[in-house]
Amino acid sequence: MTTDQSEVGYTFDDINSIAKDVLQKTQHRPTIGIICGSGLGGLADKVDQPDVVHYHEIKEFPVATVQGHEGKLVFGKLEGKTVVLMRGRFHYYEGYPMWKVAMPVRVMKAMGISTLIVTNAAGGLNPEFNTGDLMILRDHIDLPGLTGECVLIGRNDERFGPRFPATVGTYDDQLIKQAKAIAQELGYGPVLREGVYIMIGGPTFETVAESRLLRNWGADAVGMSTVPEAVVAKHCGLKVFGISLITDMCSLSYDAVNATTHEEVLKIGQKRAGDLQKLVSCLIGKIQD
Ligand SMILES: O=P(O)(O)O[C@@H]1C[C@H](O)[C@@H](CO)O1
Ligand code: HPA
Repeated sequence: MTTDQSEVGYTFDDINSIAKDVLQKTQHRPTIGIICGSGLGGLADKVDQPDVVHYHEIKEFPVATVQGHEGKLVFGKLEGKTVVLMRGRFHYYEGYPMWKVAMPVRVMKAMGISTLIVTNAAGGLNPEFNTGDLMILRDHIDLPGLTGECVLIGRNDERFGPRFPATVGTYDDQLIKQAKAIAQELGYGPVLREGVYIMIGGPTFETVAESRLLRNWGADAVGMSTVPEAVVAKHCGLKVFGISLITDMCSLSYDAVNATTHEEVLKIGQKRAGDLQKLVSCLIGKIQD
């Protein structure tokens, strides 16, 4: 582990050693990784033959501090595929540096995954959206990255990926197409959306003026996660699929102010998580290893 700012992060050897240690605690060898958003960890309960590894059992793993994020890895079978779920993710606003927020993605890659599915709770900015909608991520805006907090800042080890990675095509076209078809089959057409997710640092929710700004920048939904994980995943060659549960609508007008709370986010999560889980499970069933 290094402390010099020019070399921040875990080395390639650190990551491989963490992955090796974790794999000793499970019989499973996952090919698909899933990061569960706030209140969306229930998918882990659907896993067959589960092996649970708590984050505190893993050396160098951060601690999940946010309500709705339990802090454990769940290995097992879903729809016949071997998966690892992160039931609890790390957020920048918890005080972790970006590279630490996304470090589990590199660990999952070192454990053998080739596809990463990321879910999150997000606020709707597109006025055509409704609370409870499911939005497939077509693209993202890395607001922290644009302002100098890109997750890949620091010395680059080419064994992880290139120094200047392309981010076009981060979200896999084929997975998007498959997810849309599944959503139609499941009858989710009326609540299914596709759009652009923007990450803010948090933990404050947006002001009305900020929501207007983010909307004008082309974002359909706003959240406080996902982007560093997706950037690191693309950097190391993983296929990525992202989906947001719209848990609240951001206020674009001072006449109709909705003061979002985390409790509200979790409540909508509880109500709608089942549909999101069903969609993600069916998608997992279609992924070619
Ligand atoms: O982990 P996610 O992105 O689902 O969590 C969202 C963003 C904040 O962490 C929290 C706000 O309620 O939910
Ligand atoms: O409105 C929101 N803003 C940012 N993050 C969020 N996560 C859930 N809802 C929101």
